[in-house]
Amino acid sequence: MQLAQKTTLNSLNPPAIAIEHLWAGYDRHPVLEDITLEVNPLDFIALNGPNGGGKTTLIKVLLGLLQPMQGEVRILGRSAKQGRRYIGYVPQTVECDRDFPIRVWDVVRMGRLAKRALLHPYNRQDDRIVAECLQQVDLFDRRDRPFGTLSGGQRQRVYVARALATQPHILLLDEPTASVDDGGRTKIYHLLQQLNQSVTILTISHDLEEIAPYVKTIGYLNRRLFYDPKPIQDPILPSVPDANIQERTEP
Ligand SMILES: Nc1ncnc2c1ncn2[C@@H]1O[C@H](COP(=O)(O)OP(=O)(O)OP(=O)(O)O)[C@@H](O)[C@H]1O
Repeated sequence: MQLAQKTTLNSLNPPAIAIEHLWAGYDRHPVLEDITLEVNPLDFIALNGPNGGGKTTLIKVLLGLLQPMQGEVRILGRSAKQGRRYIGYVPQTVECDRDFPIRVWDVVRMGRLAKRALLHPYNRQDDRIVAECLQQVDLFDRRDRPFGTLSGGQRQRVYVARALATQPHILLLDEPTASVDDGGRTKIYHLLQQLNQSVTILTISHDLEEIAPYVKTIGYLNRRLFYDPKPIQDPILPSVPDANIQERTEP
């Protein structure tokens, strides 16, 4: 009886992200080994790890772009493919053509594309949501500026606004502050902290010491995941096992 009740409650309130014994990789070589992680609503988790540790691979699995070799991933109780629509994704900064004639407004409005039937025009509701998202990232007054004329930090905030325009339950960010200057980084951390009042956040970060004061929990990913779900008391980083001494194992 108790078990049945628990099952019902869990299916009504599933974790934002549930990863169980996940193995994933390429050409049958695992890059992620036995990852288990539960991300609960309104968590704010930063994941750090060395180059090639598997951070982007984990994001690909969460977005349903890479099939697990073993294990399971659920997004709000659904498969990764079905849960994809609940995730607002902010990719790692890619160099864009700074002369490409696209306005800030149009970049953010792209976030509405998935909500439109093919070839259907944007409507007033889209415009209202785009305006709200630009206000949230404090760039509404730059809405008509060519995207390429913004600073690195401002461009990154535009990408956050584009992700918000999908009206996500979960924000997934891949190194949102890479190639952003000090002031720009602080502004992004503050922004994420504010957004975390209503959205669950999982972010990859190279600047773990810098982001630690803003997030609730941190983890370290190097093929395996080292994660302490207890909230950080002070921003001193936990010691992590020496990643290089781990043995490689096949699933
Ligand atoms: N499409 C692919 N095909 C084969 N191997 C890949 C592919 N993508 C990534 N890898 C390999 O998987 C491993 C993990 O890569 P991944 O990009 O997930 O690491 P990362 O932690 O995001 O690294 P970085 O911090 O440098 O972005 C690396 O050894 C990489 O070479």
